[in-house]
Amino acid sequence: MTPPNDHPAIPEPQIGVLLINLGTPDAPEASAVRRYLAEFLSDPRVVEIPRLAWKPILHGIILRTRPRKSAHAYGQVWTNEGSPLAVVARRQAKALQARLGDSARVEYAMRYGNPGIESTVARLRDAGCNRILAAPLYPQYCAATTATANDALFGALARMRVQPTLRILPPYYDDAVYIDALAANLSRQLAALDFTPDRLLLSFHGMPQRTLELGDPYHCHCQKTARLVGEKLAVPTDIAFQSRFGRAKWLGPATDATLDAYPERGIRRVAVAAPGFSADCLETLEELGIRGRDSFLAAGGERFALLDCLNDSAEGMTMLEQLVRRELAGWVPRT
Ligand SMILES: C=CC1=C(C)c2cc3[nH]c(cc4nc(cc5[nH]c(cc1n2)c(C)c5CCC(=O)O)C(CCC(=O)O)=C4C)c(C)c3C=C
Ligand SMILES: [Fe+2]
Ligand SMILES: [Fe+2]
Repeated sequence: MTPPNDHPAIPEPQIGVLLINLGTPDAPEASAVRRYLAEFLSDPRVVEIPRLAWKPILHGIILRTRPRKSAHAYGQVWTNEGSPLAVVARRQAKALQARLGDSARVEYAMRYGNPGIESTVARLRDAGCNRILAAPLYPQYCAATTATANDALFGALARMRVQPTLRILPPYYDDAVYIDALAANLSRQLAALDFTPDRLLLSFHGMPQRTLELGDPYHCHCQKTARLVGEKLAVPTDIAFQSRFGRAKWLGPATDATLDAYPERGIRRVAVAAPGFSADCLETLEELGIRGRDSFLAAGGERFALLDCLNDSAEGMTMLEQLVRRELAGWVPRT
């Protein structure tokens, strides 16, 4: 059978770049935080406890108590433009769009909360993007972050008749482009301090020890990032893991215990950086910058500085542009 004359023309390749981050509440209020935490903590990739055991704990205890506490913490770091994570995500997308020009359309989406992955992919598709490069902005692979972002993306495509072609940016924990960006960015921030730190603590988000035993490469990825960046810095570095949640054993050493023990070991001037976070957020600004600082100083520390994440810094954006351009190289228009 011959196709009808009005058969649609096969479209030219058009590229969309989708930056994906974790997500954050819409407001620093208990109701918005509860909505966000309910979605986040219901994800079986994040809490790997059988649903039958976890649901009563989540709904009966955690979602009754934590939203108010977390809302207070969010309130301490909230900006006029919104949650720091959302503000940085918007800036990163805008800056990357400016760098890529007409060669691709850049959007960002959040795994939990807004803007969601499904609606953002639909927006790219409606704008004519039939090829999408997804970039989960987690340098170190973790099932609780990278895999679940990809699950949500694949789920969105599973509900489409005409799917875009997909490409995923791999984890970049040991990529020279990332290590060099971190080293340059941290060196610049260290040089601008009004004191010389005895130690730079590289703090990564933690996860349960059990996930490491189950084969998640996250711990090893963090160790390698820390070693590679440490080799390029003038200040001696340590690694630690933060943000422990629940009663299970998490990866160690813990950031809070490490900071508290420093002064009695003679380490009284510290700088802290969080190289696993592509954007400053509650975990860096409040947990490290407020609580970490307070307890380090209370334990006898003298000077404390929290260094910025790569965010939309020149080093961070050059890194993102290079990582993305490398992936897009196979997608340049046919001549
Ligand atoms: C329940 C267990 C959690 C695991 C496992 C986990 C892994 C994980 N998280 C990040 C990055 C971020 N987490 C953030 C906040 C946050 N994380 C958890 C719990 C787990 N994270 C909770 C309950 C929260 C919410 C805040 C709170 O109530 O304390 C954030 C910041 C979000 C923001 O709005 O600013 C980021 C980013 C990684 C990289 C990771 C795996 C290693
Ligand atoms: Fe987390
Ligand atoms: Fe390891």
